Amino acid sequence: MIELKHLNFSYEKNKPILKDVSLNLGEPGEDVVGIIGPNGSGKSTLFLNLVGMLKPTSGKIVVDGQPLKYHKKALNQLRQKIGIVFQNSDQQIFYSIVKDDIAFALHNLGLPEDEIKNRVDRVLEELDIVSLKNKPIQYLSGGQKKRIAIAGILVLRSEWLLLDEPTAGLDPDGTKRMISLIKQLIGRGQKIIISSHDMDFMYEVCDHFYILRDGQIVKSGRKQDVFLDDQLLESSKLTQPWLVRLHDKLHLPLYNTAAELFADQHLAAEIANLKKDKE
Ligand SMILES: Nc1ncnc2c1ncn2[C@@H]1O[C@H](COP(=O)(O)OP(=O)(O)OP(=O)(O)O)[C@@H](O)[C@H]1O
Repeated sequence: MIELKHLNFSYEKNKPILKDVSLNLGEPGEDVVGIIGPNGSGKSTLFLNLVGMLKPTSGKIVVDGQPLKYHKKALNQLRQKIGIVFQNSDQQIFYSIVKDDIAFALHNLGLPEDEIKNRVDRVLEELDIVSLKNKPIQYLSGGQKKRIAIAGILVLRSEWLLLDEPTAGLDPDGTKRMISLIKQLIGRGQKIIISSHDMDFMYEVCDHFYILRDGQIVKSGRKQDVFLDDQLLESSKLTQPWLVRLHDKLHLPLYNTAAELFADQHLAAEIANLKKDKE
């Protein structure tokens, strides 16, 4: 469990960026937590506080009952518990060849060579990027680089995975692949925290949400708690996901995923009847 208690953070004096943020991550049934908020609301700053790269100006972070400590050894231990994938993949790519880059953090931990090789091979398979193993990273696409950055964190097998804007710069197919990757990770028990303002993506993959506006949590809850309040979303410069709009404006059931909507036989039959009546 990760607890944030009255956390405040400023980069510069008298310019608070995070304001009295309190939240609990890792409650039962909340395996994928979404932090949603517009540009500049403080999502990345929150993530950097969570992994100890920034230190709260006041308040504290408690991980599994222990307040976060900031000396080197404690931070190294934290990195094995909470892994972060940055918005910009280039920020965490250190080697020129894919397999070397993915192994980077494992070498730092001093793991035996055969263990490193096994973990790298396994993650390459899991992410469906075996064909990229010996490729130079500079020739990869943005979406492929993102997968390499994720692979370099997944090999650490950390309990928590923080994904900062994982769909930024991805085309629709890349976003679809990211959704299935996240679902695959959830399926094997990975706890994930995602930050984004891509509402359709977040609606599809997360099961608990926090809305961050101007550095403050203005709402939290499950899908139906946060997305039905159109006014709150608008004032937070966010839009309703399209599945919620269908529910809100056309009074269709609130589907969790597009797949659920298209599999609804009852709805399909009703639409077919409407069509028949019209003809
Ligand atoms: N190193 C820094 N020094 C000073 N101010 C910063 C620094 N990094 C971010 N900020 C400011 O902190 C605020 C929050 O930025 P942050 O990147 O956390 O927001 P965000 O919600 O992740 O935005 P985005 O969706 O655009 O990635 C912004 O006003 C930003 O200008």
